[in-house]
Amino acid sequence: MNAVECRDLFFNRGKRSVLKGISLQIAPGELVALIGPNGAGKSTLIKLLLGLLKPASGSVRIFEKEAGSDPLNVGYLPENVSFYSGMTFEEHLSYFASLKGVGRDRVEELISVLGLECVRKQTLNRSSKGQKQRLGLAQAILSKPGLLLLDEPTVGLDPQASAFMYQELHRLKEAGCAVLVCTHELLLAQAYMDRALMICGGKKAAEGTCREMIRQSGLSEETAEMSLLDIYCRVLDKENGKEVL
Ligand SMILES: Nc1ncnc2c1ncn2[C@@H]1O[C@H](COP(=O)(O)OP(=O)(O)OP(=O)(O)O)[C@@H](O)[C@H]1O
Repeated sequence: MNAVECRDLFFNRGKRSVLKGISLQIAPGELVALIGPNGAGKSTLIKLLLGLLKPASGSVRIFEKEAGSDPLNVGYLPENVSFYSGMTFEEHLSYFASLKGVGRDRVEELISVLGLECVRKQTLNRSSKGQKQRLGLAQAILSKPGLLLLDEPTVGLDPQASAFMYQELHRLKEAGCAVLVCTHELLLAQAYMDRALMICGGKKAAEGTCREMIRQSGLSEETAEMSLLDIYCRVLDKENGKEVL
């Protein structure tokens, strides 16, 4: 059973077509990067997977159920997470655990695994961006979801904190969690994710491993060792009608 099964998704904002026929499958334990230029429709796709937006046409199934019908099985870390700044890390995580019906053991496990022990009694208004992102990730995976959706989770993080975030995704992969990360950090996406879906103007521009994306996009065979960043730039040029070698 796939964690995500989207078929031919269309979504409009007023008269503007934002997603134009996106299909995507993600199996349990797969790490997929969602990439594309600003305004391509990445966050919109994530909101459709969460069931927060409904498609104009096409279908979105999460573990074979309608999107949004099983929220505890889908973790979400939004682009701009809001925290109760007067709470400590421990209070914050415990509060969300109680909302989700998650026990004390899991709170302690996440404090330990995500390296939050040293800040557990610290209030959030005295913490760094990296510490808060760890807390955001902890909140997103409190209920041990089968699918995790992250919207630009490493913006503003230093390289070590970013790498930590992606290493955590590998731990989740080993536990069978499917992960979709919307990101502009193509070096990290190439280093840590299994494959990428690139969307451009609401349409799929390329998908797969670097090699698969090169083949699908009709880029030259000589470019077989290109980085994800190179591929991204070439695919964008092609989409914009520029000549591509
Ligand atoms: N609440 C909204 N109301 C109207 N239009 C919106 C809204 N949110 C997004 N859009 C439009 O939908 C399109 C897709 O936006 P979306 O946020 O999905 O892009 P994105 O790929 O996530 O971009 P970015 O990389 O900048 O975060 C854009 O043209 C954007 O202007």
